[in-house]
Amino acid sequence: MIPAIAEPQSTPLEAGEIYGRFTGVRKVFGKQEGAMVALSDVDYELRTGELVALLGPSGCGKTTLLRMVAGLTKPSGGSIVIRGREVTEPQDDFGFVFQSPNLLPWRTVLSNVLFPMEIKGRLDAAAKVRAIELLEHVGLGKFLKSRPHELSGGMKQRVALCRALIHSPSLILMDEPFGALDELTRMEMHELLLDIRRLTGATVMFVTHSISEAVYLADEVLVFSARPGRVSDRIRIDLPYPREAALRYTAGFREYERRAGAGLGVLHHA
Ligand SMILES: Nc1ncnc2c1ncn2[C@@H]1O[C@H](COP(=O)(O)OP(=O)(O)OP(=O)(O)O)[C@@H](O)[C@H]1O
Repeated sequence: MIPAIAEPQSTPLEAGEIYGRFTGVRKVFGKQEGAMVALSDVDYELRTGELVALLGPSGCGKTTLLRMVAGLTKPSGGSIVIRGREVTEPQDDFGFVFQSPNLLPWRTVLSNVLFPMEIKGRLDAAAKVRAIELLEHVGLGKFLKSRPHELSGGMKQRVALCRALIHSPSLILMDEPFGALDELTRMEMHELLLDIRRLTGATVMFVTHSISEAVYLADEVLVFSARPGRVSDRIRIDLPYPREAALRYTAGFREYERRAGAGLGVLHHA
């Protein structure tokens, strides 16, 4: 049986095609003398099915960029085109995962995952089947009726991931989703995310402060400079998938980490 997790997206996309195009994207908060440039001159082509990591110091505009992709806030200049259409209003075809799982404490695990379908008026038998299969896939099949307070941090974040995937979005936006987890749980979540990406073919934009997390997960790492955020380096990670934990200790991996670290300015030049 094909697991529901791999349910096709509403309009199939060809891997490698342009999924999103960012042209001169700029974001300014405030007006006149109080204006603050959060993000400037972002030009990028996001390819279908790729995982791009946005790596940069605090306050460089990474979250703001995700919010603009989702249509939750508008660029002050430039444009973001997703699947051929300029983003001018809130989008539907994405799942968002935040650092905090933000589960509703009075609801069970299953009904937390189904919550977006309830909001969309699409809570039917197929949605329930999909939610259960997603939860089984992430190892929570025995916790469908549990409440969030009965789960560990990693388990809660698995629920949040299932909730983001419940409507089969073609794009997953992740804002430091594993930032609050311990190292071992975080590594498990990396495997889970890569597995889900492989099964769904979803495109992923992943915000992180962690150099090694960015290199391990991504097809491409965009390194941002401090505010105003600009893309200071773009690093193609030519390491094959599936990636395995041992990869983290190879010379090739370390060299990518070194380059990303240099882009962030954390290495002192001799
Ligand atoms: N709604 C807003 N109004 C005013 N300023 C904002 C708003 N949202 C974000 N900012 C400012 O824009 C800048 C970029 O914020 P953003 O949250 O995008 O950065 P970030 O790179 O995601 O940071 P972090 O890694 O700490 O989460 C910050 O200086 C922030 O204070």
